[in-house]
Amino acid sequence: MAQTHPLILRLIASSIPVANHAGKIIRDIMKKGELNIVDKGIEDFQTEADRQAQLCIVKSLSQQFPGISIIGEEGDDHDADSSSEITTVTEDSVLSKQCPPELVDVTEEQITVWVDPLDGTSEYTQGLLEHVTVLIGIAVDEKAVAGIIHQPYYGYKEKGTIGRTIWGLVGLGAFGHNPGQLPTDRRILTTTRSHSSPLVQEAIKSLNPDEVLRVGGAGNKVLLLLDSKAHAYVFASKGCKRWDTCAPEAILNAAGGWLTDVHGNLYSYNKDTPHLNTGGVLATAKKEEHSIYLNLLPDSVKSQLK
Ligand SMILES: Nc1ncnc2c1ncn2[C@@H]1O[C@H](COP(=O)(O)O)[C@@H](OP(=O)(O)O)[C@H]1O
Ligand SMILES: [Mg+2]
Ligand SMILES: [Mg+2]
Ligand SMILES: [Mg+2]
Repeated sequence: MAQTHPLILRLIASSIPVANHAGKIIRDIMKKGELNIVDKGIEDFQTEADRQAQLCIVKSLSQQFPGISIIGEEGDDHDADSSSEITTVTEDSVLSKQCPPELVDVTEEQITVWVDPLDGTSEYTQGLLEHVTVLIGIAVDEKAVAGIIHQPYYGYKEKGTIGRTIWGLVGLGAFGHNPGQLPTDRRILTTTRSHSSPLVQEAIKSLNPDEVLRVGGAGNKVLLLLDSKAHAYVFASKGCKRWDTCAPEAILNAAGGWLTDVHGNLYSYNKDTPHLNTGGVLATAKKEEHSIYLNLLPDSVKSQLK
């Protein structure tokens, strides 16, 4: 891959095959049926697939881009000698895109990659496989600018294709999703399936939805926005982390949507930032509709998410 292409495009071009390969690891481990589940906390599990997918992503990207910072959900203290393969293939179609001018001169030192090797682990362990995604988010300084969401089981119930990969770069656009028309006479929200609480419920109720899609994974919920299946993703909880939102936020932003905390503030994604999204998540398919939801959320909800 010629070094003449801007770094941000080269990093995306490498991250797409890496995410796809992580998806294959996730499918292979499920097929074998040896998940080796570790309990990290309340409703917070890690499987062999989370561990092996993260190793593949971190090893592959750090070998090709030694100067970037990479932060993964599963830490970096396990089984460094594992058999996970390194992928150095590139998705060359990305390199032919026009890099937004403000990102042409970005250096490796400015980049933090946030990795969620398997988003929707609860659903994975319960066999709800289409909820699972692989998330690779790319931040430049504080800002989420690019992302890859790979959905390894997309279409698996039909014969033929399995899996899809969506990517986006702020200032360029989003690719691989299925945008359509959202109904204008109904309000469809999406929220957590496995991490609900009275506050999560209060926030949803305050927005007066016609329908609530309770699905697993931050990536999967943002895919519902990108595919025009839901108007907003609302999660009034401190449970999500930066690796859950970096890739989804960047792709959503590239596609004309918006993701913030429940106060309307953008999260910072530089390498020294705390990992917990303590302000919750409020994301909309259309940026211009974000303030409607922000204004409807009551102070009784907002005041509990600082
Ligand atoms: N209360 C909580 N405790 C731990 N993790 C939480 C959480 N609430 C949300 N999360 C994390 O946020 C992501 C999306 O959650 P949800 O599916 O409930 O919307 C999941 O990522 P992982 O599956 O990658 O761990 C989940 O673990
Ligand atoms: Mg997890
Ligand atoms: Mg996650
Ligand atoms: Mg995860």
